Amino acid sequence: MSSPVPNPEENLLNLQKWLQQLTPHCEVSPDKIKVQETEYGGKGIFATSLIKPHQTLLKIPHSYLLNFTSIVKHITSFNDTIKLPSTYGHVKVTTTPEDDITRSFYSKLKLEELLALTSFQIVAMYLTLETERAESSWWCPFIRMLPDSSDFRLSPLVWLYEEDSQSFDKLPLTTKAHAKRIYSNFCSDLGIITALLTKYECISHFSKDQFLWAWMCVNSRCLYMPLPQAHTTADNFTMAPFVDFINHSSQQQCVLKIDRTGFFVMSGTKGYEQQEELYLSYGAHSNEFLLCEYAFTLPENEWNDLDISREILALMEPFEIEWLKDMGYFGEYTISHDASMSFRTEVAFAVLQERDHTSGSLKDNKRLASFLNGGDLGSFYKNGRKSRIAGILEALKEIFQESSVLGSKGSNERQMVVGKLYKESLDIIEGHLNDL
Ligand SMILES: C[S@@+](CC[C@H](N)C(=O)[O-])C[C@H]1O[C@@H](n2cnc3c(N)ncnc32)[C@H](O)[C@@H]1O
Repeated sequence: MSSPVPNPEENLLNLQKWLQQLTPHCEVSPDKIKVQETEYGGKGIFATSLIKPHQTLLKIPHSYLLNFTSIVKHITSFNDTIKLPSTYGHVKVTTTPEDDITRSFYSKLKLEELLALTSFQIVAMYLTLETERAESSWWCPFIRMLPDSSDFRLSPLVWLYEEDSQSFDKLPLTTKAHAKRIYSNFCSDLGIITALLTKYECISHFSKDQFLWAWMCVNSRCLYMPLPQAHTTADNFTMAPFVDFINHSSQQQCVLKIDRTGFFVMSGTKGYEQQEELYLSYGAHSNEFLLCEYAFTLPENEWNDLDISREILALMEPFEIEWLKDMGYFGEYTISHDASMSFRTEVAFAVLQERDHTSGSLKDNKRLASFLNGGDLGSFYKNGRKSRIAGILEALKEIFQESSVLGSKGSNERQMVVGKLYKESLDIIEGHLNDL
């Protein structure tokens, strides 16, 4: 996988200069924030002085946001026959004079073809092609600050792509299932973009490795933003220069705001001390999720959970599964970090407990119906499920203990992260067993 050229300091200065090119320009407060290398690797944004709560720290106008709208505007600017509606008026386009095969591709694309793509497909395709154009691309200063492909080395999607089955096969089953889902989305996007480029004879300039890099950049740096071109809610996102330097924490966070003029970052309710790192919450995500989607894990994560759907469903009779499906409680049975379990999991155990009182049907079971409706049966079902949950957790503990040695001394980086996932699951299991 190739990726943008190094020289970090120069690239950062170029980005800052570029952000001032258009009017209205970006507003980055150097007296409040700066980009700096973090202790745990990669860049982050830090406070240069004391920051009070509710202060505007960054403003990025729409023309600097890379998303469905701005890309359609840029690509169609090479095709004189396309007239865009006024919904694109807030995005300014500056074109560079160089002629190349990519520009010729852009000039042939029909508006319907662009609008039929998903946000993910159009942004990953555009980023791939513009990276290839290097300095000919107006977006070059932004692209040069994107992460190197090696920053995604811990992503299980990359392990699949590289056919590193040695690492991939050792992952917990639920992590493998998550990574395979994302990989299948990636392959489907790759297929659609390859077909489009082949149709217009631009495929010689397209690298699959570069598309993977672009796809991972989009996946790990996109920010929610409603867009008029969206077919589904998944299309509502943008990439935002500078904002995308903010790392994740579920603790104290910045606040994002979007209006007609652009994308804003503000300090939250607490403000920041000088030299403190600013964070955003990417969501209430477990380490398994963060690894699959963002290629990193947190040292401590209160959102870690353990999915025991497979183990619970293996104990179910077909009529019980049918009932769970009918009631909307089929699957996603998790137990969490703080020794609690989700209500879905409680319902699944309650179904198993009712087995002795049913004759092949749960339709007329009043106690279960009352439990679903909020009836006070928590302690009744809690006592009744103890031996079943202990059986499941003891069996998992044995399997996980064997796999957690992967994270021991002398393991490579990928094995270390696999071992960490197993250790965290073991902690959850121990917490629950102690609580029984
Ligand atoms: C939106 S970017 C944040 C900026 C990024 N650190 C950089 O150098 O450009 C998201 C990526 O940053 C890294 N990251 C974010 N939060 C992190 C954290 N709390 N610990 C370690 N890495 C983190 C992950 O590689 C993730 O894919």
